[in-house]
Amino acid sequence: ILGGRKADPHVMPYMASLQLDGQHVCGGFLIAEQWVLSAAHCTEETDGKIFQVLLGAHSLTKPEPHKRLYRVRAQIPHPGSNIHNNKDDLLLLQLEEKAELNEHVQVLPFQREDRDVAADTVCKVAGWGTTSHSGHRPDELHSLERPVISRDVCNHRTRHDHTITEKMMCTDSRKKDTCKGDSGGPLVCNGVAEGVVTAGSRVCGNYKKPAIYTRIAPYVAWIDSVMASAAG
Ligand SMILES: CC(C)CC(=O)Nc1cccc(-c2cccc(CN)c2)c1
Repeated sequence: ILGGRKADPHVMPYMASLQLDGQHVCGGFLIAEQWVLSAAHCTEETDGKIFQVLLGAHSLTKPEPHKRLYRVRAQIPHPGSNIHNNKDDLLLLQLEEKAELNEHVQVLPFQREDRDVAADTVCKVAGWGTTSHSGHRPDELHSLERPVISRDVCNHRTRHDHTITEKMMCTDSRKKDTCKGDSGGPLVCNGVAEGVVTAGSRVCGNYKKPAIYTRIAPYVAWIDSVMASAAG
């Protein structure tokens, strides 16, 4: 997160850190007791290794009550996701067991109605992604509030030039933006997850490249069917 602030501890108890060999790779969030939603492109540099999911954390390294690392039983990328574009950039992770819910570990509801969030709506995004252009990786969760920008503005030829589909949304990226390692985290508007951070043009803090999110509502059927099929 560029230009954000250290989050107040445990005000986002749904946040997950997707880790490989104890290293934070991407964000994610708890959508059910045994399921985390993240971004498919987070598996790009993992050559088939399975993530572990850290829940209940504020600091990535310090011991904290309710902080717990979960093994993953299944990692299911959306069938339409690919490395060439940002389409269908979603990843479902089934935990080995149901997460123990408490004040520091909670499920975040996601939007089920497929209707665009109005432009200028201020939403919140959080993550352990880089906090500087030099690539500083924070130990503590950072958060940021950003206004939604319309798809028409985001699709302008000087911005993302008509690559933003109706299954994506954008927020302003001038100075304050998502960055490497924030992918997979939720964009929360009025207490509901509306989007999932995607890397897009993989630049950060440049107003000409607004932050892009995969909208969740268009994928409700897929999310529900995967969770139902693997249930039990
Ligand atoms: C395996 C993955 C971690 C590879 C990857 O995602 N790299 C990477 C590099 C630079 C910027 C970003 C990035 C992420 C989220 C939002 C944005 C744009 N605001 C950029 C992402």
